[in-house]
Amino acid sequence: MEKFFHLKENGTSVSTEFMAGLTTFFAMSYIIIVNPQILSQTGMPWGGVFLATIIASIVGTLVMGLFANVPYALAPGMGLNAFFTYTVCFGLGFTWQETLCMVFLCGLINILITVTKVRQMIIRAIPDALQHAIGGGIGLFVAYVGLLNVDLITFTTKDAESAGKGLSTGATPGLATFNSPTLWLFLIGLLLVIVFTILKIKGGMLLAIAITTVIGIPMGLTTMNNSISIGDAFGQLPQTFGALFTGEGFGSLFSNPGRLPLVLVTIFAFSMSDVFDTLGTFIGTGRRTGIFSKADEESAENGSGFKTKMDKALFADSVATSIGAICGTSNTTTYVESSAGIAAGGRTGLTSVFVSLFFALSIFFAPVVSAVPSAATAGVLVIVGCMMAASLKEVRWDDISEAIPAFFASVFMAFAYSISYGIAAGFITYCIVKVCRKKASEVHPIVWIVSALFILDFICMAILQ
Ligand SMILES: Nc1nc2[nH]cnc2c(=O)[nH]1
Repeated sequence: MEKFFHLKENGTSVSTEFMAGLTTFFAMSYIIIVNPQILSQTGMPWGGVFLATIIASIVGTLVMGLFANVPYALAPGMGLNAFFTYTVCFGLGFTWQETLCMVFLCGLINILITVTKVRQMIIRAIPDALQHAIGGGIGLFVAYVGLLNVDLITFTTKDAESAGKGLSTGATPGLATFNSPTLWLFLIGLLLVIVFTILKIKGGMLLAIAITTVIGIPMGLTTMNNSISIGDAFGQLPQTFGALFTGEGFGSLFSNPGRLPLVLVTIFAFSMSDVFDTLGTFIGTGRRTGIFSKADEESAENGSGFKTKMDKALFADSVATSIGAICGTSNTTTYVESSAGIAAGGRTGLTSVFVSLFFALSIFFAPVVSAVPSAATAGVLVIVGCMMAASLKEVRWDDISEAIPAFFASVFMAFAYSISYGIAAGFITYCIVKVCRKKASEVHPIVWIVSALFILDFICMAILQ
């Protein structure tokens, strides 16, 4: 064990790595409840997604620990599972099987760009401020999903008459009135998550979900009506496992040539979000703790192949997405919550191996986990989103030429309820700002190309609809 993980060299021990693994697992274990809740809204079987989430997390985290020897854990990401459900399936009208195909292709693209120079080119092309804004914007998006899941933000439809008087059509957003049990339960859960997070209680997120779920029993919100057994979950796995290779998956996705541009743009949006989320997580959490050295970061930008821990970690992350898609889940990514285990002393891949072990044990809790109401998990979304928003601090908001593209790539991402359109708006406004400042030559050709592709996409959609 010592030889494989270099524990002494990294100033750690088996017991420290065990505690770090437990800490990270408890910090992120809510995903085995929340991910099936979000993805099953598309019609995916709850039990199938539950097991796919666990399998993808086990495999991805094991690859990270054993191949890269760094203490990071992976699971399906909260930003991209929301993008999968609300934008791609509900908004763009793709089926979940087709969307899984796009996630799988995104994983393959990420592997390709990780082993070739393209990844380095993309990293160099996108200015730092935009990279941080995209990472932070995904956090705002996740928090917003949490608020909408319990209808804390309501949309009151205007009547046609007031619309005719110059007011915009559509609906007015506003705060809900606190007269529903779902909102009360959400507020209790939110309060618990805030208190436990601030007091740094180990496993606080999971504990808050558990307590809120129990409180939901007398309120009639936690019922076993929809809960499923371990046997049922395994019975549903064949419906999601490999679904992307069926006629409803690849067969259907490429059957309509007219939809090809939309498919390509969507895969592109998945890839962009995934790539920058991961880089932001590694750079944001690894630099301060010394897990990745300066040489690692430079190698990620300039080198090729798998010379450093960062290269290997990026490879592990990209492999996990395709494996997860085959199992039946949205993009598997490196979790910001790994920073909880790193703070508890985790320094090597042994921490990740322990996290995988705990994920494997969680399979036996399927019946309880499936009874958890969404009001008990929405508070976690809000606070995880808040944690992910930390990278916004890297943006120089007092420099308006940096603030405008960063605003569109982050805050607008949540307003538009779309990660990809946030990225698009960030890129396009960045080009505009640079042209106005007569610094167009500073814009990398990749940024011009991506911006042009997004504009083309908007024009296509406007003509099609
Ligand atoms: N980096 C990262 N961490 C997460 N934690 C929960 N969801 C996510 C995500 O999408 N990305």
